[in-house]
Amino acid sequence: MNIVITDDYAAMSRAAADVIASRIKEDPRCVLGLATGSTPIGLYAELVSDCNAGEISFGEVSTYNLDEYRGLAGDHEQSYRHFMQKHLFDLVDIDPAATHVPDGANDDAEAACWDYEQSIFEAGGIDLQLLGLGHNGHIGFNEPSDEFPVNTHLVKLHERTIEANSRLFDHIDEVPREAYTMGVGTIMHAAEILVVASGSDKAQIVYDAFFGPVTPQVPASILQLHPNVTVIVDEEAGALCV
Ligand SMILES: N[C@@H]1[C@@H](O)[C@H](O)[C@@H](COP(=O)(O)O)O[C@@H]1O
Repeated sequence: MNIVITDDYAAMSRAAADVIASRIKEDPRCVLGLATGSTPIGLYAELVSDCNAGEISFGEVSTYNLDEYRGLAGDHEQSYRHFMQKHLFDLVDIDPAATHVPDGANDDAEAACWDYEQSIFEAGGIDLQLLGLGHNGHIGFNEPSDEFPVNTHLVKLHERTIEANSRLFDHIDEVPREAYTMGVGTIMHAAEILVVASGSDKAQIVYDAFFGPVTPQVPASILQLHPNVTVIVDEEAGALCV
């Protein structure tokens, strides 16, 4: 595992964008696993500017997002599909048909999750998976539990996650209680993983995830067992790692 501590959020975003941009340059047809949340917004902006500058093209890239709220259609402002359109897909030269987010509007959880897992498999798997970290160590929406869920599945969100994500909704009651998420197994099958974290409120979980015991109570801790992980954090999030 390679841990990079950068000066600030801007430097973290640039360093993470460099990892993704290099992958696209090496393999223009790569399959990227993408994440939502506040942390990757800066790195998506960097990728948009690289694309506009003609340095990279998403023309042959395909993408799979980690997760989506169950019950929100893609045109809902708080859906992760909408987030991705706004921060990346609508701003680069990607083929809309090559962008994938679990279908939150499909109420049939089994079908929605199976279709998603199957589609990743048919694409040949994920080459580079981007991850943020929840305060409780969740990756995607894999919440702390007694076991590591393997495949894409339906989850009930923990109260702390609902609270953290309520900042993006008008009222906490509007935050969906359930989501579809790639499983920990889906994530671990990616050839390469890139984790980003920023801010002092992430310092403890960065430490627990990468220096603590591997346990499903801290889902991100399993990344210690992956052969190709890069963690890029700013100074505040990396404060306990030095
Ligand atoms: N499902 C997403 C995660 O994929 C994300 O990593 C996490 C952290 O978000 P943030 O970057 O805003 O702290 O939030 C959400 O719960």
